[in-house]
Amino acid sequence: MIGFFYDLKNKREQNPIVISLNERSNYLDYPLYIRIITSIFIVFIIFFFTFAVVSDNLYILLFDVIVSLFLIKKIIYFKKSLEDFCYKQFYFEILLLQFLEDIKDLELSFVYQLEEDGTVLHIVANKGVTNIEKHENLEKGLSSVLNLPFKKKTVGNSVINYFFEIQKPKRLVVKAKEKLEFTDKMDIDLGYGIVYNPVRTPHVLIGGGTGSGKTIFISFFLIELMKRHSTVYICDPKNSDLGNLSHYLDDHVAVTPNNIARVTRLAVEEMKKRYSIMNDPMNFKYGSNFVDHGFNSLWLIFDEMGAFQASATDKEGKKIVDEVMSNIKHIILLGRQAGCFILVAAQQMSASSALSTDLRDNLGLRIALGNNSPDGLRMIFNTHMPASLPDVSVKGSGLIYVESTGKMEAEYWEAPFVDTTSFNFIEELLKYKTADKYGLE
Ligand SMILES: Nc1ncnc2c1ncn2[C@@H]1O[C@H](COP(=O)(O)OP(=O)(O)OP(=O)(O)O)[C@@H](O)[C@H]1O
Repeated sequence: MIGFFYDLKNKREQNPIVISLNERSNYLDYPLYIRIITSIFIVFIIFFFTFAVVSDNLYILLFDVIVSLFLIKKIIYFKKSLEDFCYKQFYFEILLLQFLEDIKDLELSFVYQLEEDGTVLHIVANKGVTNIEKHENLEKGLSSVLNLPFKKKTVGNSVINYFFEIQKPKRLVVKAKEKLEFTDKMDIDLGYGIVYNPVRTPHVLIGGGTGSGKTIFISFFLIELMKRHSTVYICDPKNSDLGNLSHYLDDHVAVTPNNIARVTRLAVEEMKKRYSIMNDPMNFKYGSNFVDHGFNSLWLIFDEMGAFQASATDKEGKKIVDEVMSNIKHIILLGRQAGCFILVAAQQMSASSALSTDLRDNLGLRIALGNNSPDGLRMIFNTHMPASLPDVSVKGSGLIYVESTGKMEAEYWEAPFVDTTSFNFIEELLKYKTADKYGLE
C-alpha cells in the first residue's frame, strides 16, 4: 500500500504521464486503500475507547474522549488530504482510465500519455497496435467524460493526439465606453487569447455565409482602426451595411465600380508616396517601417469581393475589375512596410477568384465565420486546415488562423461579442471620427 502512494508521487513528477489499462490498479484502487487506512484508525479508536470504559476510571475515560476526538479530527483531515492527493492530482488520469475501461475489448497494454500546460490537456494515444480504430474517434466521449471542450485532433503515423481546453478562452465583450480609447499600439485584441498585429502579419481575409457575423466583426474592427487613427477606405459593391457608412465617412466609402477603382487607386498612390518618402536618402532608415516615419496605418476594407468580380459583364466592367484587382495585389504584396493593409471579406472564396491561392496565403489573419463547406475552408486556410471541425453554432463563432504564431492549424474562435442593443456602432464611429478630426484624445 505504501508502494502504491509512493508510485503515485513519482508519477506526478512525470510529464507526460504515461498510463495503460495494465496499471489500472495504480490509479483506480485509491478509494480502497483510503478505506483500509481509515478503517485501521477507526478500529484503533474503538479499541482505545473500549479500554477506557473497561478500566472504569473517570480520568482515563475523559482523557480517552479528548484523545479520540482529536484523532477523529486528524483522520478526517488525513482522509481528505489523501483523497485530494489521489483524486485531484490524478483527476484526468482516473477519468481517462475509467472511460477506457468501458470500451469493450481494449488491449490492456495500449498506452496513453497525458500532458497539460494549464490551458490545454493533450492526450496521446499511441498507435501501432491492433484495433486501432477503437482509439481513433474518442473526442466526443472523452470531452463529455473529462467535461472539457474538445479543441482539435491530429492523426499522425504512429499517434493520435487529442487536445482539450482546460480553461475556456474568454470571448471579448464589446461595450461602449465613456472615455475614448485612442492608442499607439498596433496590437488588436480579438478575444479568445488572440492578438492581431498587422505589422507582424499584414492583411485580413474573412469568409462566411450570410448571417455568420462578418458585418459585426468588420464593424468592431473598424472601430479598433479608428482608435489607432487609421485612414480607412471601404468598398461595398453590394451597397449594404458598410456602403451606408458613406453618410459618415464621405468619399472614403465606394459602392459603384468606378468609385471602387478610385479608392483602390488612392490607396496605391498613398502607398507609393510613402515608399518614395521612406526611401528618400534624407529619410532612409535601414529596417524602418511606416511607424518610424510617422505614418498612420491605411486600411482598405473590401466587402463581398466575389460580388464585385461577378459584376463585370462588359469590356469596360472587366477593365475596371482588372484595375481594382491589380491594385489589391499591389497592396497585398507591397503594403506591409508602408502600413497599407487590406481586409477582404467574401461569402464564398471560389477557386476561380482573382485572389489566387498564392495571394490568399499572403493574408496574415484568416477567419471563417459560421458554417462553411470543407472546400470553402480549404480556400481560406489552405495548408492550415484543421483535421477536425468544431461546432460553430454560437453566433459569431468560427475558425481563425494567424500566420507566424507557430500554430499549425486554424482553431475555434468566437468573434468579439457585440450587444447590438446597447452598443451603437454609428455613435462610436462618430465619436472617434470627431475626436480625431479635432485632435481630442
Ligand atoms: N460577434 C457577434 N456578437 C453579437 N452578435 C452577433 C455576432 N456575430 C453575429 N451576431 C448575430 O448574427 C446576426 C448576423 O450577423 P451579421 O449581420 O454580421 O452577418 P453577416 O455575415 O454580415 O451577414 P450578411 O452577409 O447577410 O450581411 C447579427 O445581427 C447578430 O444578431
